[in-house]
Amino acid sequence: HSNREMWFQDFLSPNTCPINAKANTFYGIMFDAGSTGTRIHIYTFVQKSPEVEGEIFESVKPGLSAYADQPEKGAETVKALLDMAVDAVPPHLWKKTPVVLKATAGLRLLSEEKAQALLSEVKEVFEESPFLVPEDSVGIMDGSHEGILAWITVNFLTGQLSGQNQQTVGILDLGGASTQITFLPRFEETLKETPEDFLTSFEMFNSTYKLYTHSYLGFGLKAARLATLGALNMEVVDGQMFRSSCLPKHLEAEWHFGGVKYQYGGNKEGETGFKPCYLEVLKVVKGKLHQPDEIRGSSFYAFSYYYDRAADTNLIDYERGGVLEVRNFERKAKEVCDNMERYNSASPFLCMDLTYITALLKEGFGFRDNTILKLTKKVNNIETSWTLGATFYLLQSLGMTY
Ligand SMILES: Nc1ncnc2c1ncn2[C@@H]1O[C@H](COP(=O)(O)OP(=O)(O)O)[C@@H](O)[C@H]1O
Ligand SMILES: [Ca+2]
Repeated sequence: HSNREMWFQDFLSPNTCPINAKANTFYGIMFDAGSTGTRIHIYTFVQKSPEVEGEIFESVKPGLSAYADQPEKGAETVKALLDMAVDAVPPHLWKKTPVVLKATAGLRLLSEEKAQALLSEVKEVFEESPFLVPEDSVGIMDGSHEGILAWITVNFLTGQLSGQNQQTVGILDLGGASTQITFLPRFEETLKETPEDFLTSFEMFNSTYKLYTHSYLGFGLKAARLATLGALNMEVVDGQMFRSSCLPKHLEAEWHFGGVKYQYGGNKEGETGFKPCYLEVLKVVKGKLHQPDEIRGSSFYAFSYYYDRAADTNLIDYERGGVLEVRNFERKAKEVCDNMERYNSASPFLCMDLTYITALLKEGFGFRDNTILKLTKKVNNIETSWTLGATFYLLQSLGMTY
């Protein structure tokens, strides 16, 4: 678009405004470049306060990191999603609508050079689009921000960040390559016992929150599979086989993650089932995570793979989510691992995944068997993702909200 065309669009805006778009409507576009997929969130806001009116969400698989050696092809997947935004946002608002992409653990695990090549191709796609491209619009997000922004999203959507009597909730996010825990400590003890780099002050909506947050790189569900198989951070030799008691006995297959091919299989001769599997998985988590006392008795919102695996095994409804106790994951892990032949229609990793989730919650974070987990994908029809918090942060930095 030439400047001239843009000028005309501005001039004509009252006429080109779609009937259902109110005069005080504005938009924000946030890309989540996750390790397993790339997602676009197109948010509509109605007031500067701000109030979220709606969201358009779409995603593609695999994630950008799978294009480590073809950065242009990776950027094309972003372009395809951005074209949706061109259709969704009224033309007269294009150049007032910021677009940002933040990558998470998948790109953190790539070499600096490969990650930068992908990001600069994406930046080009943004610059060729009609949208507002702020400084630092494309980059790798800090792990601590991932948790904080998801915490902002959930507590904003559940109404905890406005008014008095704020009773915020903690959040657990289990991605493909990393996992996050974030909560607002209530006890002085917690602040004293916590390493300084687990505490971050964050300003949002005219309040400052001192949050406990940490992102554990390599502890996402898929990275944990590799760790359990003993294949994480290994130079994989062609034909090398990784075996585990968490997999069906006679399984032999291959798997691509982060651009590497892995061959894996069951313990053909040895043991299989929950007990040996739990011992294997325990090696991955035991003693590796900080355990704040305070969380044992509180309830948490959990999403991403916590949600997916609970829904896969009918612990919760796929659409509506549900409320679980930590012990429900353990019970289901036992049921699946001790009857692996019966579950062979679903993912061969189901036993390993459920066992890892159980071990991560109990031995990793130190939750109790009866700690309550609320599993939700959406609140008020908006995705419970860090992307909404990130969009608020963006709008705030651009002076578009109060
Ligand atoms: N907006 C979303 N809606 C639903 N599920 C999501 C969304 N974003 C991420 N997920 C879930 O997150 C998990 C994958 O995490 P991902 O974001 O790809 O990895 P990482 O956070 O480690 O980079 C999957 O369970 C996927 O379904
Ligand atoms: Ca994620």
